[in-house]
Amino acid sequence: MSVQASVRAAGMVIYRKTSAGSPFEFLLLQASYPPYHWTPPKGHVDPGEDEWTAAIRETQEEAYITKEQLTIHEDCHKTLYYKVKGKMKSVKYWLAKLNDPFDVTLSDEHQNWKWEPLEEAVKTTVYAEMATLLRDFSDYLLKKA
Ligand SMILES: Nc1ncnc2c1ncn2[C@H]1C[C@H](O)[C@@H](COP(=O)(O)OP(=O)(O)OP(=O)(O)O)O1
Ligand SMILES: [Mg+2]
Repeated sequence: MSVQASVRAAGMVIYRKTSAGSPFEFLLLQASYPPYHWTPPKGHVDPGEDEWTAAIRETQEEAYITKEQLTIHEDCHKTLYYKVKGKMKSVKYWLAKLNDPFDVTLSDEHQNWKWEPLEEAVKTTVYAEMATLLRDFSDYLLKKA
């Protein structure tokens, strides 16, 4: 879609490899304000900034995970579109692997975090478009494996 949304945001769908059960888990952060929703780390693109730079910056600001700790799958990305307070918002997410175990630290914007396998993450994130994104990213990883 080539729609220019009036609010642009970007982030990283971060996963880690797990030893048992599901092959990987996704990192979700819970907003510290209503509706206390869960999303991967992401946030608004600053004026003059591009989505890629914003996704990396927001991941560092919200989860204290730096670009150096990640292997970003540059070719695996998807943009969600949804309305917030009547304005169309776009959020471009890339898929990124957390290279080594790391304790997430949160900013004031979030009150909790968790790592969840696909089906749990789909339930936690609630929104249908996010479910499709997580399934697509998961398929990408399974094909790569
Ligand atoms: N994928 C989605 N589809 C529809 N609505 C969503 C989706 N994700 C979040 N929302 C809702 C939850 C909130 O009521 C509202 C704004 O949430 P969100 O886009 O996460 O922005 P935010 O202002 O909380 O954070 P940020 O600054 O990180 O963009 O939209
Ligand atoms: Mg944010």
